[in-house]
Order: sequence, then C-alpha cells, then structure tokens
Amino acid sequence: MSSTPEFRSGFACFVGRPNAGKSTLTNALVGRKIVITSSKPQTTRHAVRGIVHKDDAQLILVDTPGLHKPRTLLGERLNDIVKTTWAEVDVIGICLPASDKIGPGDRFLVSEAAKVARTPKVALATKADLVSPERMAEHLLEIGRLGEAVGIEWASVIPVSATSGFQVDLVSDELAKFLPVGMPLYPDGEITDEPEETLVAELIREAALEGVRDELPHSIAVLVEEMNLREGRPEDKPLLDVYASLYLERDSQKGIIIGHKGSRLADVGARARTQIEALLGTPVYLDLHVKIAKNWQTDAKGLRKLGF
Ligand SMILES: Nc1nc2c(ncn2[C@@H]2O[C@H](COP(=O)(O)OP(=O)(O)OP(=O)(O)O)[C@@H](O)[C@H]2O)c(=O)[nH]1
Repeated sequence: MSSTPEFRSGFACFVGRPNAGKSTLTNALVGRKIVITSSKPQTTRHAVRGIVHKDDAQLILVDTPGLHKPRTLLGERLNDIVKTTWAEVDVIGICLPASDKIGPGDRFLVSEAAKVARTPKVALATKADLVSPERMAEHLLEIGRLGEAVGIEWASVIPVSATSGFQVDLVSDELAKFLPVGMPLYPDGEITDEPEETLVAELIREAALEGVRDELPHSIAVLVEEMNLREGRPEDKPLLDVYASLYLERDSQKGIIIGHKGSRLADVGARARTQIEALLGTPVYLDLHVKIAKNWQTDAKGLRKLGF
C-alpha cells in the first residue's frame, strides 16, 4: 500500500458578521491568487472567491451573501439561499474576531449555522495580532460557550491572523481535513489577481479557443466593453449584462470562430456564460461581438490591452 495520503478537494465558505475578517483571510489563504480555468466543468454555482492549492488538497473558497435577521419574506428567502450554500459546502469557517466581544450579530449567525447540522464547523478567532494572549484565552472560552449554547460541536477552534500570517496555514490544513477524497476540481492553471473584467475576458477567450487552438493559436483577444448589473431587477433575481468583443487578427479567421450560421459562436457564448456565472455567482446575459483588430495592430497600447 502506498503511504501517500489521498488527495482531497472540495468547498469551504467563511461566515461572519461584517468586518469579521473573512475577505482578508480568504486573500491570505489564497495568497492573492485566483485561479481561473475553463477546461473543466464548474462544480459550483456559487461565486468562487479563491482556490487554495496544497500538495495534498485543493480548497475552493466560495462566497455567500450575508445572512440578516429576516424582516420580510424576501429576507427569509435570501437566508434560505445562504443556508443551502452552508449545507452544500464541505466545511464552514466561522470568523469571530478576537478584537471584539462576541455580540448579538455573532450569536445570530452561529445559531443559524447550528441549524445546518451536518456541515462541520471550524471556529476561527480572527485578528489574533490585535489582542493579548489573555484576551485571546478569554475569547476562546467565549467561543466554546457559544458553541455549547447553540448546540455546535466545533471541529476545532483556531486563533489566526490574516495580516501577520499567524496560523494561516493551520487554517487551510484544518479546513482541508473535511474535504472529500477526490481529484483537483481546478487545474493549476493561470493564476491572477486581476479585476473581474479581465477574468471574464479570459473565460470568454478560453471558450472561444476550445477546439480551434491549433488553428488560431494567439489570434484571439477579448475585451469586456461593459459589465453592469441590469437595473430594475428584483433583488433576488439579479442579472449581469456583459458586453464583450472578440477580436481576431484577420477576416479569414471569422468563419472559424463564428461557424455555420453562427452556431459555433452561439456555443462559445453559452459556454462562456456558464463559466462567468459560476465565477461571479450571478446569472449573466452575454452579448458577444466578433471584430477584426486591424486598427489595433498599429496601436501598441491597444494591442497590449488586448493581450496580443
Ligand atoms: N489587525 C488585523 N486586521 C485585520 C485582520 N483581518 C482583517 N482585518 C481588518 O479588518 C477589517 C475587515 O476585514 P475584512 O476582511 O474586510 O472583513 P469581512 O468579514 O470580509 O467584512 P465584510 O466584507 O464587511 O463582510 C479590515 O480593515 C481588515 O484590514 C487581521 O488578521 N488583523
């Protein structure tokens, strides 16, 4: 038998009241890197915030909308969505900043999380660098008591500082323990901390290149012209409008990309749209136009912008 531990892959999300340090911890874990790839089917319909690549695991951090005390039916529905996510991930990290006393906001979140009984929960005492060891000890006791009060058995309780790096690796090790054994869901692909427009452009480019990479090796560039949430949509049914141009170098390449009666371009659009939705966690309307980049070829800055 091999002594190599099995590879694990799966999903985690961070829960915590505003300012609890979720984003900072996500960035620290991911190392400011977000991996985007289009060569594998996305396995989550939630927004991927970052992917932690470890030797023996791949931890995909997904985003959830904030949970609020429901005052309306819509509020309740939104909370249902959040709890569905909590039930779908493999482990939940609950961020409780050591710099603050546990308050009603924390209590509400933790008691809601307790209702998602089957997902393991790791308590993270964030912002450890801001407090004395005595205060941290007190905080850890409070966390223990809070768990008991709401019926959560913490899988572990970890002090961590995202800004100093203290125990950030321990957090990823601990979260990874709860992932199922499985192959990486994302390849070790391109790593970037680019803004969303660039990531979206890259997804469209990948979709367009699929199957024609040999014919059009470096000839496709994509520019996202505009990306906006459509106005007037109900809060629980957002739609993101994405207007993008797909630039080719020569007229003769148009046929390859567009296909018979536009069939290939329609496929490219559909594939890209699915990917963008998985990345951003929002339904997307994608308007994709094919253009020739002749004018760009004399414009060095424009070419660079397009990635030629
Ligand atoms: N000193 C210190 N500050 C931190 C740490 N983590 C986060 N912060 C700060 O705390 C503030 C909130 O951090 P965020 O990561 O944005 O918190 P969040 O939970 O994502 O907040 P929301 O997006 O509002 O839900 C920021 O000013 C961070 O710089 C930490 O480990 N140490």
